[in-house]
Amino acid sequence: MKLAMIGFGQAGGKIVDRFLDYDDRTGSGIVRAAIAVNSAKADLIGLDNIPQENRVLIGQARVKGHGVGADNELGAEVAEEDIDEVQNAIDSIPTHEVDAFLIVAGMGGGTGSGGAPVLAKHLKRIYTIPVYGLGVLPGTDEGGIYTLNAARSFQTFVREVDNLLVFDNDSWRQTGESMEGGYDQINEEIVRRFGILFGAGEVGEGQEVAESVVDSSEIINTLSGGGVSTVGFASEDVEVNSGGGLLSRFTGDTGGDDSLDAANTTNRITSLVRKAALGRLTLPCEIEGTERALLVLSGPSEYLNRKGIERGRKWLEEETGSMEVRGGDFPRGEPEVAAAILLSGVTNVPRIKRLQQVAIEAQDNIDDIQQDSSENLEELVEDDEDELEPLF
Ligand SMILES: Nc1nc2c(ncn2[C@@H]2O[C@H](COP(=O)(O)OP(=O)(O)OP(=O)(O)O)[C@@H](O)[C@H]2O)c(=O)[nH]1
Repeated sequence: MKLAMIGFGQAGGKIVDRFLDYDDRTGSGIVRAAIAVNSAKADLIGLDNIPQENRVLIGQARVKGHGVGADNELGAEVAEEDIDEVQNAIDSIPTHEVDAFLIVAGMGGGTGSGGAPVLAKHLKRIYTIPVYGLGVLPGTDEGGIYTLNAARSFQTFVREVDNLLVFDNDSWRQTGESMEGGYDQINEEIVRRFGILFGAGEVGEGQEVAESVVDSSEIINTLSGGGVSTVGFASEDVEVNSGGGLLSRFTGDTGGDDSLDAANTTNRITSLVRKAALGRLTLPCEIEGTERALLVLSGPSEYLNRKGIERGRKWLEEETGSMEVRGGDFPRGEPEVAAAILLSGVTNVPRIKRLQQVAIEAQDNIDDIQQDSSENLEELVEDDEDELEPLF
């Protein structure tokens, strides 16, 4: 699947930058275009791979290149004011070669959290291809303002995009390690998981064609219907057998005891699928009740078989209760077999429930403050009237 990626804010820019690096390393070819948008000049300068001409500084008239300082309302305002600057950069993308937009942003800060939903709304008005979001939730130890920003922005972002893929920093923090120290690893985890999912079906020159291909339309269909998505992943190191290839998969010629090898391959796949779905998800949740799912099995072709994927798919249907579970393989020359599972339209997500609660409480507080201040105002007016009375 070919994506036009737009990294909004610092986290968004760094993750898109890392996707370009992943593309380079693996030859995946998923990033057709990469743009970074920020209100802080220093964050744009710090990027390594996104071309200079695709780095867009917004809000210069308001914040002079210094960022919006976690004020996501200001982030939304500067995005709206300078949306033409962002559009100019997007105009240079051959959008007819792109299957979807992916807007990546940290939900806890100001620029990305405020601006990403504004951009999503703008793109959906102009283009017919899907607009997806990849939203990063802040760690709960980052402080109230980050949680509040995320609570507010999350609701708007889900509404504006065709599907919101979520990564929760909080559940990926290494114990005893600061977030800053852990971002490198976290970002690698993000690009690996989403890279395999979006990379399935992108066959480069000289690469093998999958036995049961996952093409862009299957990814789009899994994401259609909106809502929130999470991704599970599990992998196992294997040896790459240079003698095995596409042919060996059809003939069953894997150089050893054929029936045993086929059974091993199937068992390895089914256990990887279970580990991926029941292990750490990008956004932890109950998988039961998931609306749609997509299973991608990647690895050297001699380690992939249709039977294993079929079994994995059936198991996922039972566990999620969904009748819409798609699956396929993604042959790659890497010395590992990996299962990546996209769970789309998840409903039972404790973290989101907590965020919604925060948003409701914040709204109640705002209402109380407004109520108080209007009562104060009335009292003031009354006081003023009392004071003014003797004059007339
Ligand atoms: N996964 C990941 N999360 C990050 C990274 N950098 C920052 N974050 C998260 O993103 C949130 C802050 O968003 P940023 O992107 O830094 O902020 P911004 O959008 O640039 O907004 P301002 O700095 O307020 O103008 C924090 O809550 C962090 O949890 C990163 O490299 N990777």
